[in-house]
Amino acid sequence: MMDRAVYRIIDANFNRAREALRVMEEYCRFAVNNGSLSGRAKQLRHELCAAIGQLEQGKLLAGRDTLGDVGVGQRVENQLERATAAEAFTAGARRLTEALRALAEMVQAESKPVAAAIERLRYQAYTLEKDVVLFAGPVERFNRVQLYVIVTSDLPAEILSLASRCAAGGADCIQLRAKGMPDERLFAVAVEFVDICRDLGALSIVNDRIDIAAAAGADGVHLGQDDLPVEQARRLQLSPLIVGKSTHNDSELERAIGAMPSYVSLGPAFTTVTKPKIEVAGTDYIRHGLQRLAETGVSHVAIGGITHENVELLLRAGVQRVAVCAAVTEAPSPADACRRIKDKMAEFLSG
Ligand SMILES: Cc1ncc(COP(=O)(O)OP(=O)(O)O)c(N)n1
Ligand SMILES: Cc1nc(C(=O)O)sc1CCOP(=O)(O)O
Ligand SMILES: [Mg+2]
Repeated sequence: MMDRAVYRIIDANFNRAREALRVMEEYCRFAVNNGSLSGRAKQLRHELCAAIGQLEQGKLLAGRDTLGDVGVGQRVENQLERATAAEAFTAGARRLTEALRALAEMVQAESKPVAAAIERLRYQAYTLEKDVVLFAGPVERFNRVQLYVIVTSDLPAEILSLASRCAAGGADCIQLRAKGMPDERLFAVAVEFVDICRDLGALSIVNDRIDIAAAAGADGVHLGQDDLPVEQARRLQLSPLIVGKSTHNDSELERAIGAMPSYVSLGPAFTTVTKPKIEVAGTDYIRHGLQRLAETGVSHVAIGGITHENVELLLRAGVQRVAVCAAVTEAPSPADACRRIKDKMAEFLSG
């Protein structure tokens, strides 16, 4: 009799875990658009089926008694009321780990190797949930950006004044790029910069320095080819951060995609006065980059020599976000310069 009850519990939790994994896989595939994360959910589902397949299938089915299940029809408040796909994913992940725990305990008496395999799957499920949440949340926030302004200066007052004026002009995201400031001063400026951006509704990104970004409470960090790798930066974050990565050619792009940043910058699109020595990658690289990124869920921003006069060329190539430095920060009115670019983008995207 006990044996039957155990198999009944195993059957119910196997179905629960499989169904939860399907929800997680669909979220990764259709909401996050990331093949590698959806592939991991699929792999977990296959491994779970293989582990349970080692038990006697006849006993599992014989144990099933849905009509006699006293739990059928019992609903707790909010069950099945998910406002977003992300909430459905999180609820699925919770159901999955609970079901795997119940499975591992019940299978123990029948087969120790199967119980051990299920325990391994439970730990993989925790890691998958973490990787999905840390990737998808920041990407979703960054995807709302259209105009990303890079404030390049080592003068604290100038940085803060430019950040306010650009945010007032409609910049959705602002980067603090101070290449020659001592750490103590950089941290103090970063704290004020983050406050200004938050008050005016813009995302705050710190260039190069994950430590300063995390300590100042910024929304993200931008990393170049010579900066800390994306994987290492993620390990140092204190809360989910937007992590950007520069790319200038196909091989940098492939490596960047492997590390799953929140966005990659594609550039330089045109000749840039801010980095006069860098080789122009051109609009063909940007077009190719956009195609390649489409199946990864990684967001993008085009960069390099962008002005209100050439932005339409990029929009025609499919660009949805642009990063601009000199055309805004060197303009007589940075706020007006932001508005001009935003208006061009709005005009194109609505037409
Ligand atoms: C949005 C964005 N894209 C590219 C860069 C350049 O980063 P990197 O190559 O590390 O060069 P520096 O800006 O650090 O000199 C960026 N900062 N922002
Ligand atoms: C800082 C930077 N990085 C680039 C890259 O392609 O990695 S282009 C660039 C300069 C962007 O400034 P502007 O809008 O003045 O051209
Ligand atoms: Mg850098």
